[in-house]
Order: sequence, then structure tokens, then C-alpha cells
Amino acid sequence: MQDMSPTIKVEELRKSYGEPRAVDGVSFDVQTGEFFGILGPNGAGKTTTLEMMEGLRKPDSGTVTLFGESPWPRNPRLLPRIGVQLQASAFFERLTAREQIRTFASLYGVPARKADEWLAVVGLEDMAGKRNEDLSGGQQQRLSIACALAHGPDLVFLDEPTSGLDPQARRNLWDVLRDISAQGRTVVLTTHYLDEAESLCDRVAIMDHGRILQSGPPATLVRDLDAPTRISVETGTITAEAARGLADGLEVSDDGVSLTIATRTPAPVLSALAERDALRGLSVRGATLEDVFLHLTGREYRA
Ligand SMILES: Nc1ncnc2c1ncn2[C@@H]1O[C@H](COP(=O)(O)OP(=O)(O)OP(=O)(O)O)[C@@H](O)[C@H]1O
Repeated sequence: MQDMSPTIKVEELRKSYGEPRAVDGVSFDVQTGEFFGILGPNGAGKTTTLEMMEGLRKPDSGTVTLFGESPWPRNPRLLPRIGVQLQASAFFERLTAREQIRTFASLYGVPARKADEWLAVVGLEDMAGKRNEDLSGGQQQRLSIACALAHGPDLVFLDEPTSGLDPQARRNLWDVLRDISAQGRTVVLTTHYLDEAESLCDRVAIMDHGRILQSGPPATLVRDLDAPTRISVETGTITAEAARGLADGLEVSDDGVSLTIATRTPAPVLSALAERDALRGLSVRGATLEDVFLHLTGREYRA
């Protein structure tokens, strides 16, 4: 019979380093094979939550269960099954990428050839002979993910893996993370990037001030918000007054660059604009997780 119990169960987790509490009563499950994101601004409590899940930090109260077992106190049975990439990646000094990953793999009795395959998975075969200090930030992040995966864990924890990377390097790394997930592994990632959570995660928990405010698939969180669609055209394409007359109940604003119409029924507004040949510079934007965060906290999202 297939085991339907969640890979991770977190219940009423709390941790304080003083006031206010860093993690203040957090509960969620992660299912086998899921790509789960913990999203929140700096200081929200993401890393502390993750460290308690990884068995690296003792909760003040509450429980974490991975594959039905507690990671704290340090549980050697779990170690082969989980891979951990820490925010500050620690490499052995002066080793090449190949030597790094082979060293990590050997700790788990994984043969060198198998370890080398992970360099290919993260797109670093050509860099195998380079020392980690000669790798770019993005390449170092990829190497640290490869090292976390070298022993083939079923469950992978990634703490802000794309933090500090340029947009292109971030997107390249997203492809790597999608591949890891497609291999059937359960992935838990923390991020302060809304677009990252939206693009990668099956489910996301939005965290702020030590609490989870809401969780669910990103598309569901956005849909449930029932926020208006924003249709923008270049300023001067149509006057604000004419735009207001296109349909009932439109909110129109003009910042001198774009005229924006907010509406819950975009189709008739778009066809009315088209009829007037007023589509110059058109962009149509639905709600995003940013709007969800604003709705939940009453403040703009600042990573
Ligand atoms: N070792 C520590 N000692 C004291 N305070 C800590 C420690 N680690 C975290 N904190 C505090 O706990 C709170 C939560 O921090 P945490 O690192 O878990 O948040 P985060 O969401 O991961 O933030 P970031 O994205 O900046 O890493 C913050 O107020 C932080 O200053």
C-alpha cells in the first residue's frame, strides 16, 4: 500500500532569540514530491524555521517530523535521506569543483563517478577543474546545490539559493531546481523573491513576523484575492475621461507615462480600446503574490 503520510509535518513550531519571537507557532505539511516554498521578507523567520526542520536548531516548542521521524536530537537515520544547502555555503578551501563534490559524496560512500554526474546536472562540467574561489557567485551556488545532492537525498532543503545572483543566473538556477524537482525529489526552498515562489513552487507559505499568514498554490492565492486586472496604455493614447467612459465602474489613473485602467471585466475594456485604436504601449497585468502580500499585511512587499 502506498504511504500517503506527508514527507514533512511541522506543528506549532516556536523559537525565540529574545523578543519578538523569530518563529511564532508555525504549522504545515509537505507532501512527497512537492516543491514547497517559504516566502517572506528579511527577518520573517524563514531560515530559523528551515534550520529547525533540518535538525540544525532545537525548537523551543512544537514538533517537526521528516519521514515520520524527528530530526532533533540529531538523527543519523535521516541524514542519508536529506540534503541541506545553507545560506552561507561552506566549501573546503582550495579544492576544485570536482574535488569538492567528490569529498562531500565520499562522506556518504558515494563513488566519484556518481558525484561527477551532479556537476553535469547543475551545468558545471566545464568548471570541474576550477577552484571554488575562481567560480562566479551563480556557479558557487550551483556547486553548493550539487554538494547538497551528491548523496541522492529524497528531500532537499535550499535556503535562498538564488540570493544575490543577477537575473540571468537566477533564471538558469531555476531550471536546475525544476530538474531536481522533476526527478521526484521533495524540495523545500526559502526565498524572498515573489516571482521565484510564483514560478517554481507547487505550494507556498507566506511568512511574516514569525507566522504563516497564508499558504496554498501561488495561482490559487492570487485567484482567491479577486483583485482587478490592470490595463495600461501609453499616456496620451486616450484621455482619462474617455477611458472612464469605456465601461461602468472603472478606476483610471495616469502617471504621465502610462494610463492605467483597473477592472474586473477586462475583455470589454480591451475591445473598446481596440475599437478606438487606443492600444499603443498596451500591457495587461493580473494580480501577483505581491498583491496577496499587500492584502494580508496592509503593506507593500519589500524583500
Ligand atoms: N542566531 C540568532 N541570534 C539572534 N537572533 C537571530 C538569530 N537568527 C535569527 N535571528 C533573528 O530572528 C529573526 C528571524 O530571522 P531569520 O533568519 O529566521 O529570518 P529570515 O526570514 O530567514 O530572514 P533572511 O531572509 O534575512 O535570512 C530576525 O529578527 C533575526 O534577526
